[in-house]
Amino acid sequence: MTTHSELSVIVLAGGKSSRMGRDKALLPIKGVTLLQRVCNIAESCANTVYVVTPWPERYQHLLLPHCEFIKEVSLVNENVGIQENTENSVTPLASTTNGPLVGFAQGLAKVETEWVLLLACDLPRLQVEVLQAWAAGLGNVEDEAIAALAHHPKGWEPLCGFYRRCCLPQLLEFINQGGRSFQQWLKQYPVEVLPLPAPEILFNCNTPEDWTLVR
Ligand SMILES: Nc1nc2c(ncn2[C@@H]2O[C@H](COP(=O)(O)OP(=O)(O)OP(=O)(O)O)[C@@H](O)[C@H]2O)c(=O)[nH]1
Ligand SMILES: [Mg+2]
Repeated sequence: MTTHSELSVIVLAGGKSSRMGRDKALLPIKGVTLLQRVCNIAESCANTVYVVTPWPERYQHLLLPHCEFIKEVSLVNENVGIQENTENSVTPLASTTNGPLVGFAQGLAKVETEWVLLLACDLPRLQVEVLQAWAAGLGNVEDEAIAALAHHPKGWEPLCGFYRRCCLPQLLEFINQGGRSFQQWLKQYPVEVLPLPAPEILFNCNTPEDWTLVR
């Protein structure tokens, strides 16, 4: 059974929110911003919660006392890449937002636990009970699997699931070869399928219409 101290959480809050037209992380839902809502749930799952974002100053005023911000650096040239350094972080080899896979890599470099739960910041219907039940089963995941994720007909659900810390070298190699797609990266390795008793937890708040449904 994976306990609080063997799991960390990475929350990604660095997207363009182009469909929403305003920063999704700061959208209020029943008086609480989406980012706070996701971070509160994250804190119920693990002792350490990282928020990976290119603009931590934008969220500094939110009450997230138990979250640690990781300021994301951007890769100017899409084909350049990042490398792991000795200070337990990654350094850009050159300097825009590069998408969730690159943000995740920068967070993963800080993780010290065997497993990390990766969460998008636009998941208003997460359920602590489901995440905790998933976490409790991580001890049974086969050794070869780099991740444990829910699956849908078109592929994996990469932004609400678990990754092994030790997959960082494979992830950096993929990024440095120009890869930016979670689906393409995950295709190369064994991934455990998580049961999805409540598919609604994966509802993303991407558009103003989605926000109307949850606010
Ligand atoms: N840190 C970080 N997070 C990102 C980046 N791109 C996307 N994300 C996060 O990944 C999650 C999923 O993002 P999407 O729903 O695909 O959307 P988005 O890019 O924010 O918005 P659209 O422009 O409407 O696609 C959200 O939590 C985003 O904040 C990035 O470059 N860096
Ligand atoms: Mg989304």
